[in-house]
Amino acid sequence: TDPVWPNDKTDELERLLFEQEGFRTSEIAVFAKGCAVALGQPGRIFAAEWLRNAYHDMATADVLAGTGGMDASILYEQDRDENEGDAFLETRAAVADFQTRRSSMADLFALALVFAVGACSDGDILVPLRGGRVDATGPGPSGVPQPHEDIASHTASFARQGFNATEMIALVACGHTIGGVHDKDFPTIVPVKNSSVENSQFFDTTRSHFDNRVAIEFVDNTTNNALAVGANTTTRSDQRIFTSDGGKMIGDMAASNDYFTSTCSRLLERMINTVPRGVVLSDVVELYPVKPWFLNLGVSENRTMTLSGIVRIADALLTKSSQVRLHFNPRSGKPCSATSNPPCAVATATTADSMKSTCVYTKCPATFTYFQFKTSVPISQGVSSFIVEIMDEGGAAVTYDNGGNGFPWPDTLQPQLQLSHVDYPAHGEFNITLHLVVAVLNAEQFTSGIEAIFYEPTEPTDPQFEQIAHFSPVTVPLAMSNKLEGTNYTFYNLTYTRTRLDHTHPFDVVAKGGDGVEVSNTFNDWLKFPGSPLAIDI
Ligand code: HEM
Repeated sequence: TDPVWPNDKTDELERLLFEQEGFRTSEIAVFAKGCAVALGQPGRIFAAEWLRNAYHDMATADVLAGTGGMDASILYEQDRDENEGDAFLETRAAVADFQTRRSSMADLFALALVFAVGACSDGDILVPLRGGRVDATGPGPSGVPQPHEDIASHTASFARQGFNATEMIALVACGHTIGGVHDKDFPTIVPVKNSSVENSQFFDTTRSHFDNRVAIEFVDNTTNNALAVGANTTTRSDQRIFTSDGGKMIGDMAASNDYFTSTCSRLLERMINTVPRGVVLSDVVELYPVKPWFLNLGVSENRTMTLSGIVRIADALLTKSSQVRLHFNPRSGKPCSATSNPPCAVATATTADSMKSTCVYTKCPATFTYFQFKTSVPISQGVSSFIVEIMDEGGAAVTYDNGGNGFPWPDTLQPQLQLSHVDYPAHGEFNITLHLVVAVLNAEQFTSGIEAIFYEPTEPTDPQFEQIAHFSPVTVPLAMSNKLEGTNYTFYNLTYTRTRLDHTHPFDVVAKGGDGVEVSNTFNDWLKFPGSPLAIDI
């Protein structure tokens, strides 16, 4: 069954994971596309850096103690010998703009691993992603394995991370199937060839393919893997690890690419799901075939409300000439039909050539088309939810009702985009000011007031630690401004100034009354507001 929308824990990750390239997407995965070497840096593969980053973040886990794991603490551990190289800050640079309290840095590191393995296997391996990782607030203990250590030390360190001796062999092979060892970072393993470019001695002959060549070439003795056959015997850790069970596991991996990929998929999933005790991961992020976006409800003087927004539809549900219509259920909650009284509101949604997104793998789990809609309904009728109908050229229609109850769109507490705006700073200034207007239905029930909760990155106490934002809530009450004549809506407003342009992440509006009455609405992005560079005018 399809997931039911919305889901605060996974919706943001769902967007980042499946909408990779195209209409208003993050474009993070584009850096990993084709598992290619970086332009002008023939030794650097972003996907390989993202995979190594995830391992180094996880590798200090102590599963018995319940500490460490995927928690982005790697960003506080840059000064350690065990974290030589640029991979970690490079990974951060690729994802940091998308850190919100619904997509932690550690979640984004897991996402980057999923992209890396997906891109390097061209969509063959889609490691299941969960959300909910919690970012560390400082460095953890050290303990990332290093090439000069002996096999006993490596075995003990993987055991601490939760992987037995056989899994250690497999996991190292899964890591060392893309990328290689950089001469500038490990000159004692790979002699420096040319200091002006990023050079690597690659682990196998298919440096940009997540495949079992690393195992095949090791087994048949043709490998050029510097950690297996490098001139420096002390740092031949792959050699010691791959032969530690007499060569059985690496032999099995060499014998079957299917076995290699299924083993890696399973172990890498476990690797990114290794989190400190007490951290609860979400369910696996599943794709919504139909997903609302940018919903905007504006109430107006003439006693109507305008409903506008976007629905993202998986192309698998569409034909070239599909018609998309939305049917809005009234505030009373009664499902609407052609014979409803009042008649149900229907909007035809339209699309444009530019309103498409895809993923960077050829074997893409889904591509999407975005449809926008705009209609109005009497305020007295209101809205509570909607269903989406897709009709093909023959007139056959399929409806999508979000698991039965429609896509919820309660009209009690709604930011008013048409009355709100954002002032961006003039050149050389920093303040960004939000002028927010919220329409509240039957406001008298909310005797304890209405407030907005913003989440601001706390200033780092130590500049070395500014790598990860930690969000703290800032609560701002809204002031009543006026009633909308002839309706039960009242406008509330606030003005809120912040000094940072980054992290324009979700904020909540909450209304509270007696008897536990509480309504809240998460407003997803400042960037939707008129005046902001990305506002959509539907
Ligand atoms: C005993 C365990 C391990 C040791 C000693 C080790 C050591 C190394 C070293 C020295 C490099 C070269 C890094 C550079 O030059 O930037 C490297 C690269 C890499 N390692 Fe490991 N590694 C181990 C396990 C793993 C595991 C378990 C994974 C992932 C599952 C992994 C993933 C990678 C990747 C993807 C690269 C290539 C990075 C690039 O090309 O930028 N490694 N490893």
